[in-house]
Amino acid sequence: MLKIEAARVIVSSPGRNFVTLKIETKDGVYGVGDATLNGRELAVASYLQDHVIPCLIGRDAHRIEDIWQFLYRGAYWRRGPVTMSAIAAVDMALWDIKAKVAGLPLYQLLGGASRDNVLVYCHANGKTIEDTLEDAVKHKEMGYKAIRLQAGVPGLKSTYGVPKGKEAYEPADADIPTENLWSTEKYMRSLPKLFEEGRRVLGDDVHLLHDVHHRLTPIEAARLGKDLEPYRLFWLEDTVDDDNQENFRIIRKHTTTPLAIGEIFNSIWDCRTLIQEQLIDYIRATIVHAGGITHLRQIAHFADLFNVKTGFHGATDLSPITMASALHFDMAIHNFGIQEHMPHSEQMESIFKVNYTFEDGFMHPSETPGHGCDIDEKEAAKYPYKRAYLPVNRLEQGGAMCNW
Ligand SMILES: O=C(O)C(=O)C[C@H](O)[C@H](O)CO
Ligand SMILES: [Mg+2]
Repeated sequence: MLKIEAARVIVSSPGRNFVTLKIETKDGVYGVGDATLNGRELAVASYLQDHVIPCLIGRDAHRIEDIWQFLYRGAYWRRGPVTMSAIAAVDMALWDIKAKVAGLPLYQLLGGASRDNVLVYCHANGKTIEDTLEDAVKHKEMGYKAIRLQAGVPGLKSTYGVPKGKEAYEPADADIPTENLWSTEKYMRSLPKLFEEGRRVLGDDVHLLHDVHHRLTPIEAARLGKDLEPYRLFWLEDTVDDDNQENFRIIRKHTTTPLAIGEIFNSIWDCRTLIQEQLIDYIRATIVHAGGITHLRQIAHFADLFNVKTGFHGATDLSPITMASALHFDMAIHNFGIQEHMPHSEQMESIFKVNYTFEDGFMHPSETPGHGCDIDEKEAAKYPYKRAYLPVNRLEQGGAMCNW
């Protein structure tokens, strides 16, 4: 028995908010897990502090599955981003502890390496097609083999994925949500031009991706997928609302553009139909928001049966602890597809010490025991929590709320 002696929540804001759980055992071995839910951070911090930690003290840290089931079934109220992020943080920390005790990098405990390294995609953004492709060329020269292209839409002041200033893309940017205006027509007209130019400038040997951020109706998504077919995208992400999985039956009938979705999923039940009916090609559910390694493993294994690959979310609002854990997971599972990579800032990495590496378009997790990411609590204390929201969107014509 490896008794859990203490656990605490650390909230820190080195440029953006992160919530971290640290679990300490009687033997002095500790583990850390990410519990960050962008824009709703303190809800998860309280869920952990007030409702989970009291139940953890005295339990055997080795009983990962049992603790997962205890927190999931035992709460009576299941699923949802707050609950599943809290469970994920516990799960990540416990896997970290188990791997440290075993003296092995985490991927060894997950079955060992299924590949040599992890293919990642980066972000190229710009206000115009020209700016975006200039950024993409820079990333290609850095060695990236897969690039997500997001450009401003002519006639719209701002849009998802495009930085406002010179800083890197930063979505949670205001004390009260900023309001943007959206026009599907303008977007649908401009996007194929970005990819036509993208293929011309970047050539055929680079994978191209795009994120629609849930803004279309199924039939609009079907048409966009068709319009983009000549440019052979690696994937088209989050075309429509994820609430209704059946939306995808319509899209799938009309286009062969590969589809990815799932960064806001919390459970296998959010994607069961999508996977089982082979309505998608990539599942993007992540360790931090989908119940940790224990639950995501179930999703990945289920997806493997239906030829659906993984493509985990990896934006910077997921802490380096999630990134480290995801890289171990990506190394081990058979049906890995691609991993999103948005590098964290130096300031963030002064708090979260990482050991993973990037080289020539691929990443590799660390070989140190555990998941290989630690938190410097003294540094973390220097950056107090600062409320920050994601923007919201309204339709340009009529002003009704729509998805951001
Ligand atoms: O990285 C992506 O694909 C995203 O869509 C980023 C999200 O907007 C972001 O993580 C929201 O918190
Ligand atoms: Mg996305």
